[in-house]
Amino acid sequence: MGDEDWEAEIIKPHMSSYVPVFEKDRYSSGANGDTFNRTPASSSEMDDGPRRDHFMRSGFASGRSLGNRDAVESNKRETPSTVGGFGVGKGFGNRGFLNNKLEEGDSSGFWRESNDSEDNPTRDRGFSRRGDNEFEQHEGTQRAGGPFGSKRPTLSGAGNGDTYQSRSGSGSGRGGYKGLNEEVITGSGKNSWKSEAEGESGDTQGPKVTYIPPPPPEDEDSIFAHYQTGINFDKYDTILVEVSGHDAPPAILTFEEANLCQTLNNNIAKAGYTKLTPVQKYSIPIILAGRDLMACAQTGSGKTAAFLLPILAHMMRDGITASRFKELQEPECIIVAPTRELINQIYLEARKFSFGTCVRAVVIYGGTQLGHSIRQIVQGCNVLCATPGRLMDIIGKEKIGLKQVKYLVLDEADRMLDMGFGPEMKKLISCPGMPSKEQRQTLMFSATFPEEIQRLAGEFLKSNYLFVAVGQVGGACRDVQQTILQVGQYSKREKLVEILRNIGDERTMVFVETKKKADFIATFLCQEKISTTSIHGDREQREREQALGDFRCGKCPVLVATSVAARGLDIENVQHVINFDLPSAIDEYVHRIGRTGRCGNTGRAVSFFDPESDSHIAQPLVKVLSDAQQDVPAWLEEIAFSTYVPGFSGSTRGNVFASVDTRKGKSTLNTAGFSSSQTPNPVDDESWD
Ligand SMILES: Nc1ncnc2c1ncn2[C@@H]1O[C@H](COP(=O)(O)OP(=O)(O)OP(=O)(O)O)[C@@H](O)[C@H]1O
Repeated sequence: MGDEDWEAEIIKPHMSSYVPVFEKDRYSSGANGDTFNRTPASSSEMDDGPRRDHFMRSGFASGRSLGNRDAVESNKRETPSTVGGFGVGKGFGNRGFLNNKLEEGDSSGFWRESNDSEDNPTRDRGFSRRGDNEFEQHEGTQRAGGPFGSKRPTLSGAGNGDTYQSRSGSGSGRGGYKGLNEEVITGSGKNSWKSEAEGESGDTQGPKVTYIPPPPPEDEDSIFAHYQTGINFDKYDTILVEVSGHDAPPAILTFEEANLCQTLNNNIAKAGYTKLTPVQKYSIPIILAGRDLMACAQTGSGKTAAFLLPILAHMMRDGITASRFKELQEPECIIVAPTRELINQIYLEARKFSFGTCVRAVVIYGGTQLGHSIRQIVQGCNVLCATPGRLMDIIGKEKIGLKQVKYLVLDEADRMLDMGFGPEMKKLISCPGMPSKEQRQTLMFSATFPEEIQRLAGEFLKSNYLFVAVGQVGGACRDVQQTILQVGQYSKREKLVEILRNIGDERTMVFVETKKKADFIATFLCQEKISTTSIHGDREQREREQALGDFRCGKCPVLVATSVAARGLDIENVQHVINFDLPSAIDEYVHRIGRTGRCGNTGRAVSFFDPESDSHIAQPLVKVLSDAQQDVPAWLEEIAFSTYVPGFSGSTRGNVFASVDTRKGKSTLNTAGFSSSQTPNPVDDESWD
């Protein structure tokens, strides 16, 4: 069902409506925040026919666990129509909604067609204004409710990128708040980098984002806290590594060979690193030699340190001066990543490795108060870790100058260059002051690098860049035991509960395809007395961080997530990943299951394959499974065979991996075990605009 269909359907009379419980704080009123409010626009959606019967009609049982701040903030955004109430509950991500009642009926849980997917590049990612510019939305602007009365207002970028729109009613203004992995979402490209940011600063409407993330702990023990490498860590040494490009420096075998300064070596030791991972062995000398790099290595194999350590080493070698308070900061290094949580994690790694040096790392990301980001920056900034949207805003506000940038890092680079973030990245490298690719060092890292993305990357990298492939490009981590179960959509919930009950308290991430479904499944699991929280792009940043915190510390051993949590997150002891829904693209699958089995530890991934909706992924799935030496169910092979397209070159992102550096001219395309050859096309510049 298309987006428009969805909008049309939800305004049918008598439609039942599930409103995520944790949305309450944005819509409640009254001193204790006990009342759930929403706009008239959404109050008529009471019955959407049999497929949505499972949604709650009102029934928000609890509001008690919301903190005062939630209530205060929500009061600012009061809307007129009260349609439900909150009672008392506990257990939903520590936010107190366990007693919500899900109506029984259709046991499926969800409809596949719901297009609030966070992984829909053409709709969700491509052309909407990102939500991380909320700081400019005017406080108190009435929310238009949206189809579920719980949607954020969106900033549409289709026009000038600055228009405030709600999601209610007509279906206009869809797409927006956040895309696949959050931050982005660019405008149509009509605005210049600067005017766009300026426009946001003054012209948009909507509630102001006031969230200031708590500062991370400052004590040394916390800074260097780490988990143990697993039993398979040493097996990394057996993975084949291929380096392509001219004059690659030889790999190093030990940290000592890297010849880093003493402070860095001390920090490496305190972090518990004694041995290099393969991607580190190859990338560190390449970066130290000043070369541009595209590196592809399996999830959880230490890519972050692979770029941070040599960059910091260079900074130290160059005798970087301590960054002081200044209105305009000029960082030497900019690191971008697609999600807020991931960039925060990278920042913590940067802070760890630069401990005791004069290098100051700063993190800025959307969903937090802009003033807070600015305050962090003006205090001094050598290494700026940022999500793309917030970065462009800050540049637009002239708090960051780019002249001194020597290192530009794109983590999850394939994601950063695809149609969601690519235009933003292109704007970044064309910003006034940004050194040309000849003058800066550009580094790209990911576990997956679809061929077309590799070609796009050429625009960012010097022509003599080196390509490091550790194992199979785009391959899944072999330390993850993968199981594919054929489960129809109507049986998924039951199966999920069965599996989670067997798992017990072991930390588990459950991936679903849509934000609404994340809410729904999380609430359902809480009802089943399985302590669960959720993370997705419609949750407030504070809620997202709380959810992640609750999951990390084990308070909620189950985290239901959309693809926003698929990439990069390094959480100790995640033993299971369950794909309640398979993603539409195989690279997303690889990243999702990579949340377990990290750093030599073992993990398990179970995926529900619904032949009705997942056949398109059968081919690449068979390929990923067999490459990782996993059992491939006969039924899956049959589906893959029956859907096999000879010579399919993969017009859909993620259906194809390039197994090698695409500059080799003839690249092997892996389409679910069926290979074909194709000469790379030239980069199509138009596709960026
Ligand atoms: N040489 C090392 N020795 C011990 N632990 C390491 C080493 N390198 C990295 N680690 C740890 O391994 C974990 C995974 O590293 P990291 O998050 O950088 O993986 P990644 O390759 O970026 O994964 P992803 O593809 O999911 O983003 C982290 O906890 C990190 O601290």
